[in-house]
Parts: sequence; C-alpha cells; structure tokens
Amino acid sequence: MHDCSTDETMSYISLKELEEHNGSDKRSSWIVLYGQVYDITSFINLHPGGNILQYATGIADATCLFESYHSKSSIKKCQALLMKHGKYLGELSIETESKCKYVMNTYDDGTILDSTNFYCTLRNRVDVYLEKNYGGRHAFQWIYQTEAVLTLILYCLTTYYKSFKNSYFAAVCLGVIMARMGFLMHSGNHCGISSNPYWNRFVGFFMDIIGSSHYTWTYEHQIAHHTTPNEYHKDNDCEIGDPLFRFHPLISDVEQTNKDNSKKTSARFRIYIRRYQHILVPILMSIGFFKWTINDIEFLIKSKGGNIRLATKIHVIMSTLITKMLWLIIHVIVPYVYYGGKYTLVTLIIFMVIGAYYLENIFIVNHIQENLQTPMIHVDNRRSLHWAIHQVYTTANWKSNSYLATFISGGLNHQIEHHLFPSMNIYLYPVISQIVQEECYKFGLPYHNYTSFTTAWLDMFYYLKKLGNRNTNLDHLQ
Ligand code: HEM
Repeated sequence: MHDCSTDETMSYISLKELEEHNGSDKRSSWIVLYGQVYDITSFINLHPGGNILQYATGIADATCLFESYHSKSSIKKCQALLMKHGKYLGELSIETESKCKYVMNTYDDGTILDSTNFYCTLRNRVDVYLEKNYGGRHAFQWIYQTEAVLTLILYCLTTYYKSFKNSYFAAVCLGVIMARMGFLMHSGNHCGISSNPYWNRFVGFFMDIIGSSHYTWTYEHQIAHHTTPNEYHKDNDCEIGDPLFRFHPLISDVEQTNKDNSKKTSARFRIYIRRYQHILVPILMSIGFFKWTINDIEFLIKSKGGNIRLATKIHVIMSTLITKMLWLIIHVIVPYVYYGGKYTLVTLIIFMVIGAYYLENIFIVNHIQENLQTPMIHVDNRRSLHWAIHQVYTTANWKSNSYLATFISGGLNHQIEHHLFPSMNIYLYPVISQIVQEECYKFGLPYHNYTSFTTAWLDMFYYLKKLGNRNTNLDHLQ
C-alpha cells in the first residue's frame, strides 16, 4: 500500500467527495483501502475478479471486501496491480468515523484480547489447507455450476406449466425453485459459483430472472450488510420493518425530538404493534418477494437504498425495467389472458409466498439473535473492531458441518464462514469450519453454532418477542 510516511504534505479526502466518485455514469471510481483513497478508474474494467469491484467504490471502507474476497496468494498480486494502475489520492478524512475501523483492532477499554492477527492467521490456515487438499477456494465448482443450470431449467419448466398449462402443482414447485434461484444468485453475486467471473455474473442474474434486481441487492447485501452486519444505521437488514418493527435494540420507540400529538399516537401504535411482532413478522415474511420486486425500482430511482447510496447507471435502470416487464408478462399477463384473474392471483400468491418463506426463514435466524451484538453496542467507538472480529460476534451458524443443511440452506447455515470468506464455494464451508472454530477459540472469540435450525428459529422468535416488549415510556413526549 502507499507509504504515507514519505509524504511531505498529506491530502485528506472527505466522505462526501469520496461518495461522488462511486462509478456512476461519467464519474470516476475511487476506493478506500486501509484508510487510503485510490483512483481505480483506469483498471476497474480489467479487474480479474470481474465487475464486483464496482460496488466497492465510493464507500467509506472497502478493506473488508478486499481482504475477504482474495486468498492469501492473491493479496500480493492485488497490491502489485493497485500500485501499478491505481492512483493514490490521499487519506480519508480523519473525521470520517469508519476510517479507524481497520487501524485499531482492540477495544479502547481493553476488555478483549488484542486480536490483531485473527484474520491473517485464519486466512493463511484456510488457504494453505484448501490449496493442499482441494486445490483452492473453488473446488467442486462443477457441482455448483451443474446445480445452477439444472435449477434454471426447472425454473423455466415450472414457469411454463404454471403460466401456460393451468397447473397449481407447478406453482407450488415454482415457489421452491424460486427460493433455490435466490440461494444461487446469492453465491453468484458473491463470486462463489466459479473462478470464472462470467459464470458468477450469469448466476447472479438469476435475481433479475425471479423479478428483482441483482444490482440493488448486491449493494444492500454486499455493502450494507456484509461490511457492517447488525450495525444500526449501516446494515439495512437489521432495520427491516422499521418503523413498525424492532429488529435491533437501538431502534427507538419514539422520535426523540418530536413533541406533537400525532407522532405521539404513532409512537403508541408502534409500541402496540411491536408487542406482537414475533407473531406478525413470521406472517408478513410471506410478502418478502412482492416487496423486493417493488423496492428495487424505488432504490434505482432515488439512487439510495436504506443506508446505502447506489451508483446511478442508466443501462442498469433500463435492463432492470426490461426484466421486470418480462417477469410481469410471463407471471401475470399471460396466465391472466389464458386462465383469468382468479387463477393468476392464486398461483401468484402460491409461488411468491412459498419462495419467500423458504428463503426468509433461512436467513432471518443468522443475525437476529440476542447474543449477536458486538460487546460495546452502546459505545460509539465499537467501530475500532477489526472487521473480521465484528463478523464473528454478529453472526450465527446452525448445524455446522452438515452437508445436507448446507445444501438445503444454500450454505447459509455456515453464516460465520460465509461472512469471513464470502466468495468461497459453499460446499467447502463444512470443510473449513473446524479450522474457523479452532481459531476463534484461540483468539478468545465466540463461535455461535445452533445444533439445529429449529433451535435457531425459536431463539430468533423469543428474541423478537423480547425486543418488541421492551419497557417503553412515552412520558418525555408530554
Ligand atoms: C483495488 C482493489 C483491488 C485489486 C487491485 C484487485 C485485484 C485482483 C487481482 C489481481 C485478482 C486476481 C488474483 C489471482 O489471480 O490470484 C483479483 C481477483 C478477485 N477479486 Fe479483486 N481486487 C481489488 C478489489 C476487490 C474487491 C473490493 C473485491 C470484492 C468486492 C474483489 C473481488 C475479487 C474476486 C471475487 C476475485 C476472484 C478471486 C477468485 O477467483 O478466487 N476485488 N482481484
């Protein structure tokens, strides 16, 4: 990386300035690694890992993505490439809170061991082990590629029978297949399907085939969620349902500054609803697919999705609109013309609800749990945690080491391994989980692993209930 000690006059770049260089149409692309800002416009299209690099530009800290996506042996190549083609611009301004995220690895109050070498040690062990025994992070990629192609064929067949052949059974199967497409696109957009970036792009596009947008999803998931899991005002996933529901302890019952009566009523309504959120959330999960299909358009138009800014790209907006139109024609207009409104509505509800239930139940248990917060949640300087330690604290597995659970959940049962090595083939997670557990233990870090999906789900349910029933007080509004 750039040696700042030789700089006579250091330049500082503000977060605002950085955000303007996020690779939007006609804008350049800047990336922040280890607090240093680089202009990578000239080689962004030459990146050997493919176009995933575009998402990491214009964000406050891409160190987590940089470290977690490259193997031990790749990192040196990356640094050489960056030195050759990237232009060092300066340091990210000191006022930018995220800057210190990488620099310090221990809590300010010293309550935890110095874990500076946790990720380095772990990654070296994992990569050496995989290289020696399996030939690298993409072993078994042919299995995953075959699974992707077969799933796509099944999607086309079930869609055909549902939309053109009046089959309710096909609608049920389509729901399951849609969820499987969701797991696959998750791996594709994480570059986990293959060492070939085109395969990853192809499978990542499954998200658009099922009616959503891989572009907005990648920003929300890769940037907002993966770099800052369970962090309030950063990770969109811990704010789903807000203001109605509370998935995170820092979500307030009331708007602090507000004193007028209408808001007081809405705060009361919220408190009332939250009391039953553990019942309502599992019911409302059913509309997840409908929500995604519509939300994407809003995100693209506003260039913003929750806590994250999106780079505006006209060709992406156009292609998203086209794929959504095609989805609408195939799943709504065609069955409506052939079989009428009732059939269309019922089959739409069947496959959208089954798909959403399968997918959402799997991913909701990995982060929404009582014990999944960094220890200093109420203290601002918790950002001093190294990103990998943050991931371990805020993530839970269920049924680690089970290949069946890995297949059923698309690898999401190994959420800890996934957050530490997002681009690894999911079928290697059971292989490395023993190493991850051992290193967590050595460094005094937790390794949350539920013995079954049911225990994880029930704990999530009770935690939602607890969060919803938290003592609340409206007095200060008066
Ligand atoms: C400016 C920063 C970066 C540089 C210079 C860079 C450079 C490279 C290089 C040289 C490789 C080939 C490695 C090899 O052949 O062993 C590579 C692969 C890759 N990069 Fe990057 N990269 C950067 C940032 C990122 C970021 C931020 C991400 C993720 C968001 C990413 C994702 C990947 C992926 C997925 C691969 C393929 C790895 C594989 O097949 O296992 N890169 N990158």
